[in-house]
Amino acid sequence: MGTTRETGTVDGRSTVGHAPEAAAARGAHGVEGRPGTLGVAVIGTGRMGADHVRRLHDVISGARVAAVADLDADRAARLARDVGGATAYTDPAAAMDDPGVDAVLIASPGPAHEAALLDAFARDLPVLCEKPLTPDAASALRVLEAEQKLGHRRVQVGFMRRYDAGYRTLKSLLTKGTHGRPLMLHHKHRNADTPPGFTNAMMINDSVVHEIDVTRWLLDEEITAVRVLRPAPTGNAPEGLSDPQLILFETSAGQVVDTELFVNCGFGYQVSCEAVCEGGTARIGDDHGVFVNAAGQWGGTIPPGFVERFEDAYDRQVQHWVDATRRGEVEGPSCWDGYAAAVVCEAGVLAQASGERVPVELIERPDLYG
Ligand SMILES: NC(=O)c1ccc[n+]([C@@H]2O[C@H](COP(=O)([O-])OP(=O)(O)OC[C@H]3O[C@@H](n4cnc5c(N)ncnc54)[C@H](O)[C@@H]3O)[C@@H](O)[C@H]2O)c1
Ligand SMILES: O[C@H]1[C@H](O)[C@@H](O)[C@H](O)[C@@H](O)[C@H]1O
Repeated sequence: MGTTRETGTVDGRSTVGHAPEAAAARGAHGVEGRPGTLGVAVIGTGRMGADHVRRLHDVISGARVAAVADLDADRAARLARDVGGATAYTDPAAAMDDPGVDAVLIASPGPAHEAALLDAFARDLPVLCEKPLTPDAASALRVLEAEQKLGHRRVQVGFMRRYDAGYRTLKSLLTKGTHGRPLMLHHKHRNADTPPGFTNAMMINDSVVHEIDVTRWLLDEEITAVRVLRPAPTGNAPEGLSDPQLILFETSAGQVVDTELFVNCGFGYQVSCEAVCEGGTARIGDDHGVFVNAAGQWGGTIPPGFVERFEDAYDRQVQHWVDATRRGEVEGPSCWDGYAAAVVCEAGVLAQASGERVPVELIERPDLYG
């Protein structure tokens, strides 16, 4: 894997080696039999992509950033220079064809994920794809079908809350049935503010998609219907954004789940979840950081954003992906989880507009995701 490459250059070429045979020739099928570190191409170098590049470079063992790609050539080149040893591209497919690349981390915006996933499938490269898998049900289904055509799983979806210590403890309590059968979940999801261009559809596709995934994972049930209530918006939200919202899910086991989504709360980043069970309740997410008692003061701190709140979860998620990939395996949230979340999101966007209860209909779960 120790290929000599120019550092910090931008290369938008469609280079040779696009075909799966090229990947096979360089041994990239799950990197079985390939010693050394995993060479990763990071696609999209904005907020999340840059954070993953730093993580791969400074925190994760067994991997290195071999290539970065961004439509913004300067941004990609700067980041490649910062980490050293990585080549910058403007074309994601060209980055995947970089001879040092064994695997792909997709951190471009949701609407760009389908194209990047299909490019990675064409090269049979393992992928960690940031949530959402794709922003709508039809494109998620196309990705699901394309992965099935490969005949093996290639994708771990970046539903990182599954790697958060609090959520893992809650999952373990629910799986063991420590407090009896779960009846309801109460989620809170508050962001200080939203980036420019954040839409009502993104309230569901970009934000609530996390609650959709952890609900399915914690309860081990599918979501069967969605309703959305929209209180009078905060004056802090951009014009036209319906913020906050209350989203209600029903599950296949008859549980009811509510999410308070408030993405311009102004004061910081808060994500919590309370499970109400037959014999007790359990809540996580209230105590991030230091708890201080001092003169005239009692209480904890609120993290500014997701990078701080979920830092450990992102680290564990990426390390898990790297470790599994180096063993030639694919684990973690699958394309099926990404597809199911996309279908619920689509129902959520419809429910948001209509104010009606919208049923969720999934295809039958394919054997590959048994
Ligand atoms: N798991 C989490 O908590 C979390 C947090 C934030 C973002 N995300 C996800 O990460 C992804 C990126 O979000 P972000 O906040 O970093 O966005 P961003 O807008 O900050 O960055 C996106 C970057 O991708 C680049 N880009 C756009 N289209 C591209 C394409 N076709 N090919 C290559 N690059 C392209 C843009 O130039 C930009 O630099 C999204 O899927 C988002 O939902 C996840
Ligand atoms: O893209 C971000 C990210 O996924 C965060 O984890 C979530 O809290 C935000 O609401 C969302 O906009």
